[in-house]
Amino acid sequence: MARRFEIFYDVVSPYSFIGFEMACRLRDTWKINLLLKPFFLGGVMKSSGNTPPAIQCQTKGIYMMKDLENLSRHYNVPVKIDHENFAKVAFEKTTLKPMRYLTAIDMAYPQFTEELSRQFWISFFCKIQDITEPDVIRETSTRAGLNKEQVEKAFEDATSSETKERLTSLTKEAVELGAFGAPWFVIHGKDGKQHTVFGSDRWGVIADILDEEYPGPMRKLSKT
Ligand SMILES: N[C@@H](CCC(=O)N[C@@H](CS)C(=O)NCC(=O)O)C(=O)O
Repeated sequence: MARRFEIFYDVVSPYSFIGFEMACRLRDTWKINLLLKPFFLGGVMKSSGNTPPAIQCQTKGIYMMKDLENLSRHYNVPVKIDHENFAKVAFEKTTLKPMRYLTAIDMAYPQFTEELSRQFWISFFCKIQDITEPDVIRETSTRAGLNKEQVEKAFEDATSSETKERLTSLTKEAVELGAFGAPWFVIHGKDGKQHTVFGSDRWGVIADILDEEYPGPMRKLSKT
């Protein structure tokens, strides 16, 4: 049976985009049962008492821009940060709306969770769009293959208590597992134990946990 391999992520997080794409690329190679767990990073930061590094330390923020440029090239995952749009979405508006919408889709049409997540990141980090805006969410959903009826249902579902509770519950689940940031991986290792890993840059360590070989960044881009 394929080993459970969970990724907790928020579409606000560029490092999660890289971690998500890598996990998708490695899914067949490592024969893992990849479980996508969209959570709310703002809630994780608050509960764990963490502060976004770029806010905590300006020098770190400047470094992260260069780091993401290098990682984007290394993994061939298209990440471009526009400071103004990023600050507006991440810190002023937050990704609560898009994450509730993604959760609603995950509950009603889970077959679209993967592609919708990817398309949210593309809207945010390639097209430099405000992913909290309904029209952007509609356009992003269309690119992910959702039809009008599914989209309108998800907008409605996104405000329901079931959807809100589900997002809160996945966020809590991650916090209880020790999460303080994203991406957050929960891996069922070769030793039969559960391991947690933070970050999109720990593939050698994850390979050891699974007792597999890390094949490198496998730069082929997933469907975009
Ligand atoms: N080295 C990690 C960094 C990941 C990272 O900085 N993630 C951000 C969200 S985009 C975060 O959760 N930061 C919290 C922290 O660094 O404490 C990687 O390459 O993935």
